[in-house]
Formats: sequence, structure tokens, C-alpha cells
Amino acid sequence: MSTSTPATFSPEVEAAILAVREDVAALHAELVRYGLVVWTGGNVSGRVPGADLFVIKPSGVSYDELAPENQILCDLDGNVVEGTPGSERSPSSDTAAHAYVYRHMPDVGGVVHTHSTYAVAWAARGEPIPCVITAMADEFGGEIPVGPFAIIGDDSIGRGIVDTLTGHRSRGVLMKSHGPFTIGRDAKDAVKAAVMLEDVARTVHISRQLGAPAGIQSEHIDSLFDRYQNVYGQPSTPGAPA
Ligand SMILES: O=C(CO)[C@@H](O)[C@H](O)COP(=O)(O)O
Repeated sequence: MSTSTPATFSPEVEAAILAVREDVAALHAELVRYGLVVWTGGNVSGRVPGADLFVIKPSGVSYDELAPENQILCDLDGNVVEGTPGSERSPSSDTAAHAYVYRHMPDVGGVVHTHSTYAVAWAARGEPIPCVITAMADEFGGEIPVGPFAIIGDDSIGRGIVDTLTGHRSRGVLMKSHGPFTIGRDAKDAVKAAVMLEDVARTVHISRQLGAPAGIQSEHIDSLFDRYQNVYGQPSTPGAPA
């Protein structure tokens, strides 16, 4: 039995933790709904606004069982906050990777990993997905880059994500021989990037079966990205629907 004092937070931080637990639990169901994972593969996390904390799923637990109270609260070093709901279980295998991203990318509020088929196929080839369709220019502003091969379980994956995506428009990276990791302003935004990444991975793959895609001039990619990020959707929510 643990003898450590249970963690206590201000009412504001407790409310924020609860909101992120609810979001992260519900967003895992979106990975299933969009066919981005099988069995217990993949994971979603969300940063707790106003605190050096994030919430991530337990490792190897069925998606059907995931609920707000069994998501796991971690500090930004990836340590489980003992005495909080869910802390009796082991967190996701990718916890150290997510923690590394939160520590090094302060604007990132959500991280997602999936094993979506077409994105993993590109990752297995170690080939960036070229920006040859407007949906890619809109969402990613260019190609989806490839990150290094990295072992699972420590922060190697996190370093690969941060090194590859820092200064890059893309919110997704294909970790070599592994699969896609996406980032966003919050967990929902990172899930959206994972959904869109798989969609473009599939479409560009199919296009290549028909011959060489025509490509888009870089100035058109810039203008499409700018329009989608700043004009598309409703005025208060660029990049909507939320
Ligand atoms: O590929 C990996 C490890 O990077 C994971 O997606 C596992 O497939 C699921 O791990 P947990 O999040 O359940 O530990």
C-alpha cells in the first residue's frame, strides 16, 4: 500500500483535470469510429490547462473500457500522479513520448498515436507523403514528414517527434517503421489531425497506383494553408468544424 500523501489541487485545476479526463476518454472512441486503431493499439493524451499535467489512457486496456475515471494523470516528466483515479494501472507505453512533446512544445495541448493502415504503410517505407492534394495543403501546409526509427518506452519517440515537427507546418509525423503521431492545440485537434492524416495517406497512395500525381505549386500550397487556417469555417473557430 502506498504511504505517499495523495496529490491535492486547487478547485480550478481539479475542474480542468476532470474536463480533460472526459475529453480524452471520449476521443479514444473517435479513433475506433474512424478505423484508425485495432485492439488496444494507439493512444490519446491531453494537457491540463493551467497545470504541468496531462491525461493519457492506461496501457493495453480495451477501448470499450475507457472512461474518464480510468484515464491516468501524469506530470510532464511522465510520472503517474499517485492517489488519483486510474493511478493503480500502468499508463500508455507512449507516456514518456507524450511527456517529452509537452515539455518541449508548450503550445501543444494534445498528442495522438494511431496504427492507421495507410499512414503506417507510408511509415514502413520511410517515405514522406508528398503534398499533392488541396486537403493536405489545407490541413498540413505541405508534406507529412518522416521521423527517425525510435524504440518504444522511453522518450526516444518524443525526441523524434519534436525534432521533426519543430519549425514544420505539419501537425503529423510518420515515425519510421512505426506509424503516425499527431499534435494539436488540444486533444481533439490532435485527433482531427490523425483522422485527416490517414485520409490523405490513403488518397495519395491510391493516386500513385494510377500514375505520378501532378503536384501543387508551392505558392498555391501556401495560399491554401493560409485560407484554411485563417478563413475557413466560422469566424471564431478557424479550421472548424470543431
Ligand atoms: O505502438 C504502440 C507503442 O508505440 C502503441 O500504440 C501500442 O500499440 C498501444 O500501447 P498502449 O498505449 O496501449 O500502451
